[in-house]
Amino acid sequence: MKIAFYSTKSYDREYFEEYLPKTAHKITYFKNGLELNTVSLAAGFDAVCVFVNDKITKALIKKLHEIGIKAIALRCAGFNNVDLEAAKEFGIRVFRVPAYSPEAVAEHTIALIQTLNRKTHKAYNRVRENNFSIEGLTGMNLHRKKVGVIGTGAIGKALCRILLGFGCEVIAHDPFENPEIRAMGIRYVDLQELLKESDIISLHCPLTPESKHLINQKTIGLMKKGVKLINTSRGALIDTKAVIKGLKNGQIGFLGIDVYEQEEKLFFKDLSEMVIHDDVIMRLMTFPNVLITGHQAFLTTEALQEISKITLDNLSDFELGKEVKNEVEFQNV
Ligand SMILES: NC(=O)c1ccc[n+]([C@@H]2O[C@H](COP(=O)([O-])OP(=O)(O)OC[C@H]3O[C@@H](n4cnc5c(N)ncnc54)[C@H](O)[C@@H]3O)[C@@H](O)[C@H]2O)c1
Repeated sequence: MKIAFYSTKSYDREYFEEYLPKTAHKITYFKNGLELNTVSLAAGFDAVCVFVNDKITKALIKKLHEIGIKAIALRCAGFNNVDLEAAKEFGIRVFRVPAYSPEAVAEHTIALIQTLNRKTHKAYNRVRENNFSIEGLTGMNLHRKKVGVIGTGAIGKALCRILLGFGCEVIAHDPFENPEIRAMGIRYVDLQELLKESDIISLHCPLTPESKHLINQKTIGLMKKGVKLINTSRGALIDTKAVIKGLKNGQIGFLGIDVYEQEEKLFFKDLSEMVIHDDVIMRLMTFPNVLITGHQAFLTTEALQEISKITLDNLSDFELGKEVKNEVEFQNV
């Protein structure tokens, strides 16, 4: 298939080029994201390949259909950025990479928790300035802390395994309970109980109309004073303004995020010479107990190898008329 590859970064190209010779596909890489003013680049191609912040709206899907695009290959797990109803209407198939490396995201979650907890980011800067004082760097043991995991799919499960290794007591919430999680000795509880009991809460559910702003002023109010909050899932699971209030009044002890509701205007770009107009993220960045990474939880060698393989295999199966097991369909949502 001829694939128009949007939002290309050097690491995408490196790993897709590695797997490409094992397929019959041809890729043309574009740095641009897929939007109405770049969609014409895909004329003459069979499929587009896009990432998390390419917003695939109905208007865009109509244009893709008009220029003959048959498939949208998401090189990510989440698919909240695609209007699946419109894709169905215009007969464009949508594929994704459901679980390329759950460990990559779970391990980054631990990196966020432990950086904020043990303040290694501050220690790094201090020591570089010959400041060997450890005042103000006190953390807590993870051992015996209660961690609430919201969403126990592939990533949530990988995180549960790691947390048990630290000696944490893990509780979980998911509308679909997984017997494997229970077999690990983890208790499923309702959302309220998880919010009330957890010392640390980590989000691993997809963004859907139901889960949007799952963390809001009301749910933050139910949490323990000083709760530690981590989101490596999707930005809009959190009402950021409510979280800022919680950080200001000490209800939230620390916040680690790899995703942000308005991230598509910021993330994956070098804006170091620009004035940032998003006052919400700028406020977040002023807190000493907030750590933001720019949607890099997936970024490991192993994950990138899997992403390129599964994305291209999805398109191979589609081209050969086989069932594509990683298809996302409107009625399944
Ligand atoms: N930061 C990153 O780099 C990165 C990378 C990959 C995935 N993600 C995000 O992580 C999310 C989880 O990925 P996954 O592979 O574990 O997905 P998954 O589909 O394997 O698991 C998601 C789980 O969430 C549960 N769920 C759905 N709605 C829920 C709700 N309202 N409350 C609690 N649980 C709910 C589902 O039942 C399922 O068990 C993805 O949706 C994606 O948004 C982020």
